Amino acid sequence: DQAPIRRSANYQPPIWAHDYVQSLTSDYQGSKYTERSDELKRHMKMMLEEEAEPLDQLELIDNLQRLGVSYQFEDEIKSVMENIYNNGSDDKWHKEDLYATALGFRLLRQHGYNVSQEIFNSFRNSEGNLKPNLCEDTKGMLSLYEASHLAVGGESVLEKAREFITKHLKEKLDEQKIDQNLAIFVDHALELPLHWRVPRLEARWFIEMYEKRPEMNPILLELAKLDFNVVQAIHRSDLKFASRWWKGTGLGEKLKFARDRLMENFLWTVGVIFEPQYGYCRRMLTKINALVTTIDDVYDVYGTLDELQFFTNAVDRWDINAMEQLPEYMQICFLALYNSINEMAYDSLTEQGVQSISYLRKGWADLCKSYLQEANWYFNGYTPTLEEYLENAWVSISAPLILVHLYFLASNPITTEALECLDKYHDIIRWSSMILRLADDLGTSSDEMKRGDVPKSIQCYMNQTGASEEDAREHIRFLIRETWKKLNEDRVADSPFSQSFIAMAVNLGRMAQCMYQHGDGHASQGSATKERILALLIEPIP
Ligand SMILES: CC1(C)[C@@H]2CC[C@@]1(C)[C@@H](OP(=O)([O-])OP(=O)([O-])[O-])C2
Ligand SMILES: [Mg+2]
Ligand SMILES: [Mg+2]
Ligand SMILES: [Mg+2]
Repeated sequence: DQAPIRRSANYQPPIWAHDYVQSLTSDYQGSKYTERSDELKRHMKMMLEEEAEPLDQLELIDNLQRLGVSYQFEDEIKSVMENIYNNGSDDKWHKEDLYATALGFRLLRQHGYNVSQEIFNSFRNSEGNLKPNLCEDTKGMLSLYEASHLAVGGESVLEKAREFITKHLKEKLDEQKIDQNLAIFVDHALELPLHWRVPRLEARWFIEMYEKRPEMNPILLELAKLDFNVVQAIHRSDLKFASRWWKGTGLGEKLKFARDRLMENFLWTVGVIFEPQYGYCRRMLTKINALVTTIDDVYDVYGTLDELQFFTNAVDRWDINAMEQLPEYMQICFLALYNSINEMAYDSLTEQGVQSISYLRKGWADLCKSYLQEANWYFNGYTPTLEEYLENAWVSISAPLILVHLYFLASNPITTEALECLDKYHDIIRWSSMILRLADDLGTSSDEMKRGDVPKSIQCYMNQTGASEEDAREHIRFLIRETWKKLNEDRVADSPFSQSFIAMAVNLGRMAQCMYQHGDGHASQGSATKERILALLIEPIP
């Protein structure tokens, strides 16, 4: 029988060579850095405690967060926010100043306090719109724009404000009616609102902005730079470990049709969890990303439908004997997966006394079944409705699998209640996955349609409604905004998951919107991702 016709995505070889990665320096390690950092932290803790004026406290907390060092002051920040929430009603910070009110609203919501959108009523006229005099208050408008992205479903005051301010600030920016320093922040916010940004990337950008501010605090600036560089050195050692593992598997050489993107697979993990103590988590998550990327290409690019059926069956059975019926390229893939996941399950069992393999293998089986569903649609030339597609695609984007792994990699203690919520894919997982899927389709579907792949959300919507591609894309961006409202609600609702796990789920969605902001940031090795890798992983802040 003739050789099957196989697609090709024509992925280019990696621009970050293994030897280059291994040559990266690991300075910024050692006691002299940690001693200086501890001294600066002590000073900042005193400042936080001495600060009495609520607005100054809020601005200091916002700066600590944007500079990427708030993780060092969690307890202090928590108690300040608690005081502000409890005394909020009689403090003037939210009476007459839109900037202060919106800052307080954003930080309180971010920290899980359900402050009402009603506190903006004093800034609205009888028709419910923003008072005209506020249109000159660019700083206040920007603050309300950022705050509006903490909205949950049905908060029309915030939704109307977001729409109005987006249009208004775009006009003022185009007419160059905004003072230069503020214009940079307006442009930054309109590109991606702060709530949607990856904390580590925001820190790299904001440190440079903060340095130029006349009122900047030199102690805080030095701490932010030093901490960024010390943590970056830790990320580099995680990267080197992951690169040695990837080279050891030989998957990049043996499966030429698939993406060989170890550096990008590592970059995802820094967006998801940058804190220094989560090195093991980043190393394991990079393995998972690399395996998912490879297996995704087995289904999307190379495998025939029969082969994919056999591979799905083998993963579902999680049985080494199932390999016999696989072609050699799939045997390599299956055994790399089987060995890596079983090793992680071994770590959980010996380190935490937890039996994770049944959850992990179910996650992989669910993922491969969702891949097979898409392959069936593709090979049968079927275009699903948008709903039908998304019901399967929030799983096939691999985020639920990633989050199941993250739960075991980064949660202590593991609770049976949480495990049940993992099994049923709690809404937090669903909304984070949906954002990743929608952002991915916006960034990758053009290339995917060119080489041949299942119709994605954009194509399904166009087929279902007759909409143009641009209107379909706008609809997908609308769905991302709506999904964030659900995520905002569920991230603060009661859940069996820890705050750090929820933060990782939210950061996974943020990392997707960043990765696909300018097209396919994962595979195409374009300038956006290259600059981010240099800024986050290679070049220390001077
Ligand atoms: C890590 C990932 C988000 C996951 C595996 C590689 C990705 C970058 C993406 O790749 P893609 O081919 O775009 O996924 P899909 O469209 O085939 O689901 C899906
Ligand atoms: Mg794919
Ligand atoms: Mg796929
Ligand atoms: Mg895609």
